[in-house]
Amino acid sequence: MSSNASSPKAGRDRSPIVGVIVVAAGSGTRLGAARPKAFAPLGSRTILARSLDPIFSMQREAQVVVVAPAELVDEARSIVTDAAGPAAQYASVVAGGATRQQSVARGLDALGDSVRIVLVHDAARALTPTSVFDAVVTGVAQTAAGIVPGVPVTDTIKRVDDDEVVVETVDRAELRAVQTPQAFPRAALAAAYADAEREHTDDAALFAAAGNTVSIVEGDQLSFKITTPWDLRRAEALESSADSTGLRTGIGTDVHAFDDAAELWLAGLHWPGERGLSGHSDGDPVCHAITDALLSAAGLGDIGSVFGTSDPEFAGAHGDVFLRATVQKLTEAGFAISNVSVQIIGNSPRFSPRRSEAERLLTGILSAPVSVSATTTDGLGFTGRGEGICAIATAIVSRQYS
Ligand SMILES: Nc1ccn([C@@H]2O[C@H](COP(=O)(O)OP(=O)(O)OP(=O)(O)O)[C@@H](O)[C@H]2O)c(=O)n1
Ligand SMILES: C[C@](O)(CO)[C@H](O)COP(=O)(O)O
Repeated sequence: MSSNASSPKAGRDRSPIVGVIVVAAGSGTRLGAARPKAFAPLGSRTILARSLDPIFSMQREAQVVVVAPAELVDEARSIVTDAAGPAAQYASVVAGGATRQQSVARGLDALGDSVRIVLVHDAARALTPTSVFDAVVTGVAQTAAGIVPGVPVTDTIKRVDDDEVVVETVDRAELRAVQTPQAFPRAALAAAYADAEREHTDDAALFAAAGNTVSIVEGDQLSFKITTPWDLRRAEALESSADSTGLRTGIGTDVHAFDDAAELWLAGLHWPGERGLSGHSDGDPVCHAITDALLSAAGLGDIGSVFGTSDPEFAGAHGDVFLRATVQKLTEAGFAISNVSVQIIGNSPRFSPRRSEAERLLTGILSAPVSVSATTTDGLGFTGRGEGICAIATAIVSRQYS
C-alpha cells in the first residue's frame, strides 16, 4: 500500500478531493474485548473491516486514512488492503494518539494535497450505510458548512445536579444525537484543529468552537456506535439477520495437468497405476476445489490467499492437510459445514468404483456429508483431450451462534 496515498495514477491525475479519516485507535475500555475495539470480531470479520465496506462503496473515489493503535498498524494495513482492492493506492494507515482528537489530527496530517472535503468517521460505527457518507459529502459541497448526521432523541432528557436530583426536563425537540461520518471543508477543519485549545467529544464541536457553522443531516439508526458488549451483540444480530437463514454457499474450482512422472492423488485417495497430476502439493483437484468452496462460503478467502501457492510447508502435501486446516479455520470463525458436493471432470481414472471410498474418507475429514460425482466432456476441451482433470465443488456452511 502506498505510504503517500495522494500520488496520482500514472498519466492522469485522479487524486481524490474527498478524504475519509477512519479513527480506529481507541482501546475500547467499555467493550472490554480481548483486543482493541476496532480489531475485535464482528461475525467472521473485525469491526474495522466491516466499517470500511460502505466507504469503498461511496459514489466518489476517496482517499482513506485509517488511524490504528501503533502496535496494530501492520494488521490494519492488511485489513485496509483487502477492503480497498483496486483503490488501495488511495488508502493508508497511520498510528493514532492518546485521545480521539489526537488520532483525528494524525489522520489530517496524512491527507494528500488534492483533498478538499474531509470526513471523520468512527470505525466503531461499523454498520453505517454508504448513503450517509454520500449525503454528508454532498452537504459540504453545497454549503461549505460542517455537515453532521444526527437522529432525533427518543427518550425524555433530564438535567440533574451532583446528587442526581432532577433540575429540569430538557426540550428534546431541540436535540439531536449526532453520529459520524462528520464532514467539513478541509481548510477550515485544519485551521480549527490548529487552534483547538481543549479536547472536544466530536469534530463538529471543535469546528464550531472555531466559529464555523455546522448543520445536521438525517443520520441512520444503523450508525449506532459499538461501545458496550450489548452494542456488539446488536451489531452481530443485525449482521446475521442480513443472512437470516444463517446459511452461506461457496464454490471452488481447481484444475491440474497430467504429469506422467507423478503419482495420482484424487479425492484424498492414492490411485496406483493411474496417470498423475502436476502441482506444488499432490495436485489433488477435488480436495483443492473443496477447500476453495469452504473458504469462500465462510468469506475467508481462497486456498492461494490462505495457504499460498508455493509455501514450502505445503510442497507435496496431500489434500487432507488443506481440508483439516480449513475445517479448523471455519470452526474458529464460527461456521459449521452443512454439506459439500464435488464433480470431477476428466477422462480418467474411472471414478465410480471408488466413489464410496472417497465419499467416506472426505465425509470423515469434514465431519459433514460429501458427495462426489464424475463426468467426461464428450472429447471436448482440455479434459476431453486428456490434458488434465478439473473439479468443481460447492459447499453450504451455517453460522453458529453461541
Ligand atoms: N485515542 C483514540 C480514542 C478513540 N479513537 C476512536 O474513536 C472512535 C470513537 O471512540 P470510542 O467509541 O469512545 O472508542 P474507545 O475510546 O476505544 O472506547 P472506550 O472509551 O470505551 O475506551 C473509535 O472508533 C475509536 O477507535 C481513536 O482513534 N483514538
Ligand atoms: C464522535 C462521536 O461518535 C459523535 O457522537 C462521539 O462523540 C464519540 O464519543 P466517545 O466518547 O469517543 O465515544
